[in-house]
Amino acid sequence: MAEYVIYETVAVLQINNPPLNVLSHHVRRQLMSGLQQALQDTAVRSIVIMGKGQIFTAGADVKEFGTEKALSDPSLPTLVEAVAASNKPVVTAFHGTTLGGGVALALASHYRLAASSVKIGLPEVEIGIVPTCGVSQRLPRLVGLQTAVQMIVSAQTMSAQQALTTGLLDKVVSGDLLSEAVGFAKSVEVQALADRRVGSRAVPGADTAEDVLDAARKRLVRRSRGAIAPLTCLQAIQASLLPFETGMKREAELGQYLWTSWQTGALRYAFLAERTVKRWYLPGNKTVNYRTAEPLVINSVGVLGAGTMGVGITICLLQAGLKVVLIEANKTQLDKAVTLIQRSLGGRSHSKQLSHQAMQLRATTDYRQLGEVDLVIEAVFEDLALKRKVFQQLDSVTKPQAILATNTSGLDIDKIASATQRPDKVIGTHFFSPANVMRLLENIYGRHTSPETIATAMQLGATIGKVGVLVGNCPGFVGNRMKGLNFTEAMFLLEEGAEPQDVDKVLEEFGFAMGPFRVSDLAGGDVHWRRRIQAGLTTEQGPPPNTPLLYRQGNRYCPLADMLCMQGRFGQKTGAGWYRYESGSRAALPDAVVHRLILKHRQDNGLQRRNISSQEIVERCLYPLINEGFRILEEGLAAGPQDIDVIFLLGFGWPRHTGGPMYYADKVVGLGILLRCLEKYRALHPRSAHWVPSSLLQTMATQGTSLTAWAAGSRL
Ligand SMILES: CC/C=C\CC(=O)SCCNC(=O)CCNC(=O)[C@H](O)C(C)(C)COP(=O)(O)OP(=O)(O)OC[C@H]1O[C@@H](n2cnc3c(N)ncnc32)[C@H](O)[C@@H]1OP(=O)(O)O
Repeated sequence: MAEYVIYETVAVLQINNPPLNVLSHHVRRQLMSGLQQALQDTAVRSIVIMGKGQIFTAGADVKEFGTEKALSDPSLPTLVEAVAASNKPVVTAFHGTTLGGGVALALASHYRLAASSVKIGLPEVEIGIVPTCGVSQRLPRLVGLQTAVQMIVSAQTMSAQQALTTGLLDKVVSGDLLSEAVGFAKSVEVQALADRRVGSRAVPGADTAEDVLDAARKRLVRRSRGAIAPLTCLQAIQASLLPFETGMKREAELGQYLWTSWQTGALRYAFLAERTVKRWYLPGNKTVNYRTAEPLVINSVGVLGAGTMGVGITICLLQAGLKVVLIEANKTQLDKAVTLIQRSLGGRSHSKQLSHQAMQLRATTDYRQLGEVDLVIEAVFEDLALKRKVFQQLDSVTKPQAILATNTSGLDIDKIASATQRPDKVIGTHFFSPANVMRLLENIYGRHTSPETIATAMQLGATIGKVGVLVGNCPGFVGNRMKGLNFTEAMFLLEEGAEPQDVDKVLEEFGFAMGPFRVSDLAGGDVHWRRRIQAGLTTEQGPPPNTPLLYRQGNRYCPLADMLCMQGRFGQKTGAGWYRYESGSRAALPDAVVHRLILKHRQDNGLQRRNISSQEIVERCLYPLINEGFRILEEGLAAGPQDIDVIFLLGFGWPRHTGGPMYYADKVVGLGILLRCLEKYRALHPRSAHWVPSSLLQTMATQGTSLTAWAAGSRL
């Protein structure tokens, strides 16, 4: 609700809708009625709008979007325009965080005040909408085009000081916000309002407007990769150069265009899915969940292994204020790691705080130093025998109640746990590289993992600023199990006529930051080659004896990646992989050597080259992965499609504007079309088991059930 209090001649309207003061329908109604009351009351000469609690407001109520409430009177635009039309001065005073609709209210007000710690932002583009309610028209008039573009299109927040410098704020206050705002309101009661109405001003620097907009457009065309919101927002900003009323009409049209686009739905889904997965439960036993399981308190963490992953994990633990004991048998490697960690922690602006964080690190070669830690994250080489040996040692040196986590990207958690006397305290915590940057933490429970251990790993993820997704134990878990099929099909496309750059280009146009071959070169082809060798699919010298070149373990197999690795072409780190790299450069250049290798492979094996359409590339690379997602749901390895989608959005660069693989299948492709497509490719490629449609998909497609509706019904 919104509260109405009078301080002499000042009416204060305070939003009170905990926890985030979102501008839900009941809040808007009360704000509107407070505004009208203040306008009618002759004793009131000025009005202050502020928020109670932790923040001013997180903006419009995203959960109301798509429901009748979003449009019910007063809608947010109606409320904002009522503020703008006020004939008594309105002062908006914000604290904490002020987002979206909150900024709209402020821009429509005559004055803006903020506490010095405030963060101001326009996250609309991230949920695929235009900042309407006059934001795209008033903001450029107040702060200029350059800053408006920066705020609206980047969705980055601004500090109070920056907002003051750009002219967004009139004053930053350090004392009590309420009394400062009331005092300020009184001081402006006699001032004329005409100049204070942002809508009546001209955009400053209009002579350089086209240059600013052109540069922004060029940047966005390069970066948007199929997402329509950023460029549409830019068009709305451009309309601020028109007379205000015309610009407002254009803003509304563009707002409507995005509002009704499927991408908005996908982005809103992604926003909510990231929050939904925090409410975890075991798919096979919903009584074990985030409400029933208590996490252990974790103050200190051991990290075992100071390679790339160990270093990244250590950095994010230290950044979260935890004590870390980093163990590495190789002293040179350990020293190198410490330098990297200290540099990373000290390299930021809040150096005092961060040097304190760096001091929480103890780096040693001695395992016994792990005796007092609450939890250990093992990050040694991806080898089952090695990990089992390490877990045996950890079991003997750590205190009995310590949790033992493994940062494996796909090995069997139960096999690792069985090397210890405490399988209930063993869990997989799969970080993604670079571990201090990527927001995903895939947590894998084994057969014996206790609810308390799961709750602790999920809590640890939140503590270090990651989104934890809980999944069951299977080879590759959820992410790598699904992702592997994408690469498999990408290679088959090479056998049938495509070049690596063709496949990458199509998937980059679809929205991925990098296509599968560029990703492989970045990650290092040898990583997966070792895995294929371990799985008995190939050897360092070529196919295992008596094995056909194009079939392994009953399935179609493409040996091209193995051939590259046998030539020492592991990707960027060796200067050559699917592409070639000139020294010191990361630019992937098509390579005639690879072209000839593919050509010869086709000729040697009687493979006919044909033209492959972009649509086929998308279907062949993405649909098997999605089909595997349905299998994962069927097998109860993920609680719902949101969990799978979040894994792909945060761990694999899946384009956010499509919502993630499962949302994309359900809402964009359509389950019926997906099923028919899988059946078509299954008939064409009978030796690839991944084209066999999952029975869950078959049932849903035949019954016309929506996956998202099905998931919403089953979610805790
Ligand atoms: C017509 C167009 C007009 C106006 C434009 C807008 O205002 S659009 C909305 C713009 N605002 C946003 O996009 C809000 C984004 N929210 C955030 O960035 C974070 O939630 C925030 C405010 C920084 C707080 O982060 P924190 O980590 O503290 O909390 P968390 O994100 O987990 O959220 C807690 C619960 O609040 C729900 N929530 C957050 N924002 C909104 C919102 N705007 N509307 C509705 N609900 C919101 C969030 O989903 C969490 O609830 P849960 O039940 O756990 O899902």
